[in-house]
Amino acid sequence: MPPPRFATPSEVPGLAARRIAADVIDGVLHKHRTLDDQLDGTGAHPGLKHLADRDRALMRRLVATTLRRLGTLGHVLSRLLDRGVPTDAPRAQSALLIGAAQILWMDVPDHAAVDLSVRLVQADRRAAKYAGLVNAVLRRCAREGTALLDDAQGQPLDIAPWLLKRWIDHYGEATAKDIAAALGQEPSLDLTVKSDPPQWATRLHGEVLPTGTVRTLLHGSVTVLPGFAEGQWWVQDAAAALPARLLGDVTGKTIADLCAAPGGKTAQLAHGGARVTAVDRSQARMSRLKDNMTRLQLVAETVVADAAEWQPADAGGFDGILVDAPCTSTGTIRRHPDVGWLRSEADIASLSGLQARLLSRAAGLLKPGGTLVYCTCSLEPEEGEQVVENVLAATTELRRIPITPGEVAGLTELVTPVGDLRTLPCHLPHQDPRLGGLDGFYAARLERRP
Ligand SMILES: C[S@@+](CC[C@H](N)C(=O)[O-])C[C@H]1O[C@@H](n2cnc3c(N)ncnc32)[C@H](O)[C@@H]1O
Repeated sequence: MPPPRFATPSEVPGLAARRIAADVIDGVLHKHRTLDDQLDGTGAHPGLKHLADRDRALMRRLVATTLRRLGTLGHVLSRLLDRGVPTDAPRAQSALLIGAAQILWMDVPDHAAVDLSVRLVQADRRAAKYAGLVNAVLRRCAREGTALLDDAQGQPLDIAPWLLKRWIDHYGEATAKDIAAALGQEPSLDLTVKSDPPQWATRLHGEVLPTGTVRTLLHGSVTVLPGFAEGQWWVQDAAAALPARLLGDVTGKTIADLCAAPGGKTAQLAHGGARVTAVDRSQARMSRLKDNMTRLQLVAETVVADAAEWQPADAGGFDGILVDAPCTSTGTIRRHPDVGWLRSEADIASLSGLQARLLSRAAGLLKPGGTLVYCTCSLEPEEGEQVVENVLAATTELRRIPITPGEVAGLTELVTPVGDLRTLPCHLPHQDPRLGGLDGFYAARLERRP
């Protein structure tokens, strides 16, 4: 039997993590594959299962740091390469990127970063001829990189230009720059806890945010942290925890959670005492929702269906509905740094059509007097404010119930003049920037007229 290709016992320590990181970066940059697709589920990189937890965490940081700083890395490397990044060997490009990312931002000795990148190109048929170049460029990066970074200081190079332009147009130049700066930060680990946030903050070396989320800087596998196996908390960005709460006290109410998987909001609603029906189109993602609910010892009915067509058995209507619509996810770039490089303007138009259909369908499933919360994790108004305005303009059956700052821990900056929720990555600043920020979310609360 041939030896496995990944992490052979005699391999140089840390090389397998770099090789997989380079494969994943090639996947994003050249095959248009998302990180979620390459790191989880059936499409996951086959080498991942051979990596020890520590190496898996290192691989994730390599990938995330490289993609989060891709524009700056391009700027630095362009200054160090007379003829640009080689275009005939993707592995030369990814080896240069992860080598420079380690030198500039990670706690890896420069000589190790250079050596491992050189080994990566030597092992690749097409890239091997660039071993000398990679060696020379990364050594120069170690010597001159800090000065080159100073050069790029203050320029929002790490946001795809089409997105930055949109944010400047919509939020203004200053806020767009603040968003870009916040997205450059490695995100904290945010947890929604079932009870006693201060106790969990202490145990997990974190703090309790004004909204009740426990925020910590712990890294690595969450499965080994206290409380995970006991189902005492789940991972959920502090902004993502807000929309479900806008349904108010859900005790004993029937709530449909449309587009529910992997179930962060389903868990909140079930924990709040609702009788939840969770609907999602993806069988694989619904399996994750079920696993999560089992771990959390919470109960929800699950339905795999297209929520834009779904017809529940009971036609009486729901007391409440949450629509967490699929979107471009541009508000989550801190956590999904591939998004800005993979998405395009065309995605916004096609998703906003689906979002409108989902919202209209949801409105028809609501009891008179029932409450509907529509949300997306996009910063693009076409996927948030405009979807809701269009639906409100098209029907007299729905009306907006404005959200008050008191419902979001008194954070007035999160509430728009018409009473919708709009969180930005630069919100909730902290003196330690690693503990600040929120995912960008939009939510509106509507009522079906009694
Ligand atoms: C933003 S994610 C939902 C996150 C989830 N609400 C949570 O809090 O964990 C969007 C989900 O919508 C699902 N989806 C996309 N189109 C759908 C459709 N037409 N009907 C039902 N679910 C859909 C996707 O499979 C994905 O799981």
